[in-house]
Amino acid sequence: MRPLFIAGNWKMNPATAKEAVALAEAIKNGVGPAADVRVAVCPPALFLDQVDAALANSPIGLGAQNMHWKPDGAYTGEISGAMLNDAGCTHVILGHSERRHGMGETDAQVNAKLHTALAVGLIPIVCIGETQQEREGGQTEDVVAGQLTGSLAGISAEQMVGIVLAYEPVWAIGTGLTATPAQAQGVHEFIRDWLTKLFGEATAARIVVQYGGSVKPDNAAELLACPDIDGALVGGASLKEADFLGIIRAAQVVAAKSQA
Ligand SMILES: O=C(CO)COP(=O)(O)O
Repeated sequence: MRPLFIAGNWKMNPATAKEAVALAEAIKNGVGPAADVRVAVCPPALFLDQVDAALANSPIGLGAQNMHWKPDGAYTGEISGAMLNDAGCTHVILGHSERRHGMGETDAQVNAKLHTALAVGLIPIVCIGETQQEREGGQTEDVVAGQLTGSLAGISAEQMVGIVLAYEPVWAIGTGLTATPAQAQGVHEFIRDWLTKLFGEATAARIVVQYGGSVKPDNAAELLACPDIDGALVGGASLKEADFLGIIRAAQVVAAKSQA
């Protein structure tokens, strides 16, 4: 049984450390001491240290939104895995579409970052997903398979179990357009089949694959109830404590039902 995993990607928000700490504290208080689903928040790098302190003694993981693949050196403006470890990170988002499409990040770079993240003990959340044009052109499966092949090159079955994938159709990010549960489940099933072919059924059955793209409290339950959707990577709604906690509650209900 795969545990549901809800992560909040705060992107370039909020503007101040004070607001970031207040949001983290509100989420920590709302989640309580023992979350029955996995939860993580991914604030901007500058606030990681303070959010880590705010999350002390809570089960909530702390994720960065990006990292460099080199351990150190002359890479102006970049942040290393060791720095993320030192700031208290447990997770790191890699290959988000806003980096792939906005910053020209390639599968090869995502792959290099993935190997480095694993080497320093961070849990990577590797994002994949097609654009609207690619979906309309009937290329969704080819695009997703290409991103999986490139981003996961050289990864063993044993390593794969410790990697989280996030399927985020680019056309559903920040647009208010959500993939229907059937559309999302269709691609998640394709991803599970791809993982099965590459890593075997037992390994594929253990890999957590989140969905991302306009997940809100009112659509979370039906998305999370799909058999191959194992959580959510939440953008906009993770900045409002009530919405993020609402999504976590929806996950708790789905998890309780599946255990009954
Ligand atoms: O990009 C996302 C999470 O990484 C999704 O963002 P929204 O939830 O704002 O659509």
